[in-house]
Amino acid sequence: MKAFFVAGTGTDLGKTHVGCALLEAARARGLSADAFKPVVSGFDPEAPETSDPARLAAALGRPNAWSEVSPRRYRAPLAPNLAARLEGDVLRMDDLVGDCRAWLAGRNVDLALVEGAGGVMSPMTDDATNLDLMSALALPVLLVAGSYLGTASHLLTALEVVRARRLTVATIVVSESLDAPDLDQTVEMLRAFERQAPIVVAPRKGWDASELANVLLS
Ligand SMILES: Nc1ncnc2c1ncn2[C@@H]1O[C@H](COP(=O)(O)OP(=O)(O)OP(=O)(O)O)[C@@H](O)[C@H]1O
Ligand SMILES: C[C@H](N)[C@H](N)CCCCCC(=O)O
Ligand SMILES: [Mg+2]
Repeated sequence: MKAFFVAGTGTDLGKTHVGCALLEAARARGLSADAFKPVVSGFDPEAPETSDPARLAAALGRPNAWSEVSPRRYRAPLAPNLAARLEGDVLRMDDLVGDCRAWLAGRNVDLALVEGAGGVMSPMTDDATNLDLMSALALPVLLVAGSYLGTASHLLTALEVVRARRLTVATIVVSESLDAPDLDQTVEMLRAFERQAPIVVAPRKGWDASELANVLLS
């Protein structure tokens, strides 16, 4: 089994988009796959279909499996700890780590993805961030960045802190943002500063994850 933690340099940049495309590409080449998002905020129980867990479940070919993909679901579109508090819950990192470790131990698939919530240093609990969860799991990281003006600092900062925890960045995906500068020019700039991990580019139109699957799965 190949397992990756799908992290972002921020929120709303393409973690789920890229994760779903990778799951579909893996399945298209006959591989088995599964996905887990330990906590989701901004989840509308009356309209689950647009949520991260529903999108991941659909990419797995199991559209009704969203509650298994994300067992902890909160309504408010806020950091998970804040969204949970509004519903009377207190999230604890030990519990989130335990959920992920149990889920990983129970997987018998070729590809397993764990998606965080927000960006690398986004809080997941009142005293711990995505990075703390990533450190505990020690999975290779699939790091998703946008292509907006400012992404270079966000990406290079994320790379610094992830590597400072001795985590491996398996691949970086630059997922094209809306209203962003020229994509090729942005990626060329990023490649001048990041020489270790491969950088895969995900344009908004006509992208499938076959190149990403080749990099990660072959
Ligand atoms: N390369 C892309 N092409 C087309 N749409 C994209 C691309 N990247 C992101 N999007 C769109 O941008 C929106 C945000 O992406 P996504 O939901 O994957 O973000 P996220 O990083 O998973 O956010 P969160 O932190 O909430 O989990 C979605 O509507 C997604 O479809
Ligand atoms: C609701 C949103 N789409 C994400 N799921 C949560 C983003 C939390 C961001 C916290 C922060 O970094 O300020
Ligand atoms: Mg997401």
